[in-house]
Amino acid sequence: MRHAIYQMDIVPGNPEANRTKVKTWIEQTVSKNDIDIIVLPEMWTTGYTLADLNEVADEGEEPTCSFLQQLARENQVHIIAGSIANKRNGKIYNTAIVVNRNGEKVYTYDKIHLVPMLDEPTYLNGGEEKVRTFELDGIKMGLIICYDLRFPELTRSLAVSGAEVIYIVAEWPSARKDHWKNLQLARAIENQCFIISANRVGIFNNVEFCGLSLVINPWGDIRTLGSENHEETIVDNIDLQKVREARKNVPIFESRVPELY
Ligand SMILES: O=C(O)CCC(=O)C(=O)O
Repeated sequence: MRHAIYQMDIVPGNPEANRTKVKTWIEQTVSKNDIDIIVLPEMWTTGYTLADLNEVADEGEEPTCSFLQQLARENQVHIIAGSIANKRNGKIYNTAIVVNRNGEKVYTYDKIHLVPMLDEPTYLNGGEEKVRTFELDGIKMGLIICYDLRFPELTRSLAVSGAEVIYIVAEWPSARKDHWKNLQLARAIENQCFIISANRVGIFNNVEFCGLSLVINPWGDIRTLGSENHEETIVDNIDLQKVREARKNVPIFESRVPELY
């Protein structure tokens, strides 16, 4: 499964400019690299322009979802479309979208854990639905958003439900870049799955975002690591057999005793 991660810098509060950027990048990247799955970062249509979200957020995932569906069909590629600011019934959510190469929306997820350090709870609503997996090409996958990474129960629940790949889409600040890397290593090792992350770069509101997008295998080895602070395309071809090997060598899912903790 050949992935391309867009370690993107985001134009603040300008969805049209960011959609154009993503379209150009996908068209160039897919044709050059024979890609199966594209991965985009968190809130890539607007960035963290929280006070303006009422004006620039999508409504019921539109127009971004239709844009992604067409792009997926035209380029014959699955898109883990990061997340977008998304209005529903007068509330704004941080919503992740996944579309398959036929242009079908296969998954949406509202970020459950909102970040107090970025004032997210003042402007956004947290997701209320129980997390679940989705499938692309018959492989079970999970997706979490940024701060969700700090809650191991969430990732574990996806792995117990069969996820072999877990995506993390993020706007993670440089100030806590060691946490970003180490928490992902822990999530990969403890759940024996691939962790694939897309983090933005650039500076907004005096906050610098660290890039360092990652592909980690189920043994906890870093396969690829994005640069710090630079816009970049990260390409990696993962072998799902590695999940089965890790789970056979150290059978933690058989050893768990969840009723005792
Ligand atoms: O947990 C952190 O340190 C960063 C989280 C974050 O920036 C986010 O969820 O957008």
